[in-house]
Amino acid sequence: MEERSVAEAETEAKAETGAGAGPDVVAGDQGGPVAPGDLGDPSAPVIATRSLTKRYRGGQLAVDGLDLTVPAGSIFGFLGPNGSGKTTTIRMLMGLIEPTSGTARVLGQPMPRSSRAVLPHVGALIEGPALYGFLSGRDNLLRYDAADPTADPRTRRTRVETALDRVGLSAAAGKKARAYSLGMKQRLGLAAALLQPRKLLVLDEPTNGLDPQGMREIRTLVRELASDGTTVFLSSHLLDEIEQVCTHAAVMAQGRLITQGAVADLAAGARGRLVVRTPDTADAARVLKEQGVADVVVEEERVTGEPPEGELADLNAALVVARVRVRGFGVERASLEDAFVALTGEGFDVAG
Ligand SMILES: Nc1ncnc2c1ncn2[C@@H]1O[C@H](COP(=O)(O)OP(=O)(O)OP(=O)(O)O)[C@@H](O)[C@H]1O
Repeated sequence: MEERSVAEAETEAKAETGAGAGPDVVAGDQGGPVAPGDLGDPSAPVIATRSLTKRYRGGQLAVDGLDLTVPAGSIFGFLGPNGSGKTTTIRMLMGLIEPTSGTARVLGQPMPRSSRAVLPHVGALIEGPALYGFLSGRDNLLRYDAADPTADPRTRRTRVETALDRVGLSAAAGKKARAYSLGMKQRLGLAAALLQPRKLLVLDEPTNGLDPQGMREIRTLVRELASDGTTVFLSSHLLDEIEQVCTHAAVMAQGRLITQGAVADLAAGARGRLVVRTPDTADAARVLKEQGVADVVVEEERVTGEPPEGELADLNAALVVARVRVRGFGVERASLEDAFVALTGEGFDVAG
């Protein structure tokens, strides 16, 4: 992580978490004041966009007619290959850039118009945390908290220690941030986002660049953060990660929404794979093809294909009649990856 100037980091930090975003009460939709603790119905979607569209000046259509609904209390995975429009969407949701057309509501309020009322309730970690490498982890948080005019200085130390504890950095809090691993820097960024109670956490590729251990730690942390009811919206280009941690997901490709919903439903929408475990793979593949099974693939000691419409037992009987030694036979649950392939006709094969 490069070190940035104090002024630069402060500007970014404010943009990232809403710290220092000014008074909490602003004119709402109907022109009346909106109290910060009462941003809409608690069961209403935390994020809702309608036909949200961004065309950059160069003409690039980065987000195209997006209708996104993020339920309260969900861990929502915003999934898509690099360049599919995830960061652009997040920047519009956070009021950092204006949409070309369409609307975005966060915590029931229109963005970017209500940024000042909404952002204090949103903790965000976008494109890596802005940290001062020459300060310790603890001092980074103290400074960060001090930049928030709504934060009571008398309770600052307690807030910082609680945040450090929540992300598991208490023991390393005295070390300079420049000596932190990437995973520790991400956790410190999360701690900064957690100094105040938040209704929504927005994390842009929180595990990007981390090793498997670091990724596991962040995933565990995300689950913990969500367990008290905080909605977590996280972007990722890793299907696997979304399946492991998210309750809901939206899939983007080339600026467009392909699908969204509960992860279990998305995967259930795709048909599973027929799997035959056998040492006689060539014979098994031949029999499956004869029986009309499509997309037969031979792997080591197993043959897979599309599940047939008809009776599975008949297929098993045909294998037995052909003297194929069957060790295992069944339909494996579809994954989100299967769903993605079924929806787009392409593999989810992305760079990075
Ligand atoms: N400031 C900009 N000006 C012009 N085009 C841009 C700008 N920012 C992004 N784009 C383009 O918009 C498209 C969507 O980019 P975006 O960064 O939102 O995608 P992403 O899904 O977040 O990908 P990544 O994970 O690589 O950041 C890409 O084609 C990108 O090149």
